[in-house]
Amino acid sequence: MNEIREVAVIGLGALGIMYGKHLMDHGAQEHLSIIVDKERLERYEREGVFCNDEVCSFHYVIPEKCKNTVDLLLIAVKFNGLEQALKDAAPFVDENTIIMSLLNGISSEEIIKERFGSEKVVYCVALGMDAMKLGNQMHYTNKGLLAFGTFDQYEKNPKISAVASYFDRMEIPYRIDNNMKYQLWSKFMVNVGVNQTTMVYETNYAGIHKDGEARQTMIAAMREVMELSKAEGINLTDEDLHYWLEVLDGLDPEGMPSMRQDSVRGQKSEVELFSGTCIALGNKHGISVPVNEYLYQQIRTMENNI
Ligand SMILES: NC(=O)C1=CN([C@@H]2O[C@H](COP(=O)(O)OP(=O)(O)OC[C@H]3O[C@@H](n4cnc5c(N)ncnc54)[C@H](OP(=O)(O)O)[C@@H]3O)[C@@H](O)[C@H]2O)C=CC1
Ligand SMILES: CC(C)(CO)C(=O)C(=O)O
Repeated sequence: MNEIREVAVIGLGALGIMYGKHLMDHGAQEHLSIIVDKERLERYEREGVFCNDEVCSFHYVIPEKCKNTVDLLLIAVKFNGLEQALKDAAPFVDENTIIMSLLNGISSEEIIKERFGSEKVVYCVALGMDAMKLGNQMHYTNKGLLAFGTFDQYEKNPKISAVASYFDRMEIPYRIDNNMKYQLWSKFMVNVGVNQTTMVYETNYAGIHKDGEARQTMIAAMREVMELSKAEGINLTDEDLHYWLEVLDGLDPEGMPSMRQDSVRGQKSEVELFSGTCIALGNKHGISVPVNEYLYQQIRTMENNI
């Protein structure tokens, strides 16, 4: 496995800016390309892109002008933008490219595998960051980490060590985890709960810290994921639920999950990734998910005019 040198990011939002700026500050320079379409290119150059009030000098590349493929592609778009992003990123992918999806949920990797081949995908979960983007300004205080690895602890995958060695060089916080199916589901459980509930109850973390309808709805939605996980052989338990409640209780009350940020910005949310997936899995396994059905309906209604 060759050393990773050429890297591209598609999706210059909260996570894309955070990792893009980090890589630039750690010497990636001309080896980092930000994939954009023409409209975004013009907008980003006109308005600038800022990370914690510092201007970012990214090297933008449009798909039509792609000259080289990359060793590592980081996908950091929202779920609604995934299909187009995969089309735009295609010229940058060759048979050796490693692809990591920073998207929440349990669906993006399967979609990417179908598009580019399963051997290219390294499973990844973005954990613990508090990145928030408004307009062209992104702020964060906690960088969190990327957990990545395989589904199977016995699988030997040289791509994992190539990514780890690149992240070491670039000082990107990470953890290798070879039970990634569990990691993806565990994070899915918290997102289904907190992302959807803060959106529907139009609140920040303060709204789910106090006991009341919003917090109870969040927990009930997470419990439905726990039931689905059993049918899928993952077996999330009360311990996982309480782990996440503790994490959530420690978050800045003024902060908000990415889905609530979408709603504040008047953008379509990732509802299909969360309750949309729960409803589909509920149908598949004959498990009822009334709280997720309620959240799905509420969110769809809120998004009617977008
Ligand atoms: N924010 C967070 O703290 C966390 C987010 N996540 C997950 O990570 C994923 C990304 O989230 P986040 O960074 O918040 O998302 P954002 O909405 O902040 O950013 C997504 C960016 O993708 C850009 N984009 C969309 N389509 C394309 C395309 N075809 N080409 C180039 N750029 C494109 C958009 O550009 P433009 O703005 O110009 O339209 C937007 O800036 C989501 O799945 C989220 O759930 C996971 C953990 C934490
Ligand atoms: C866990 C949480 C809520 C914050 O990082 C997240 O993943 C998000 O905002 O989408």
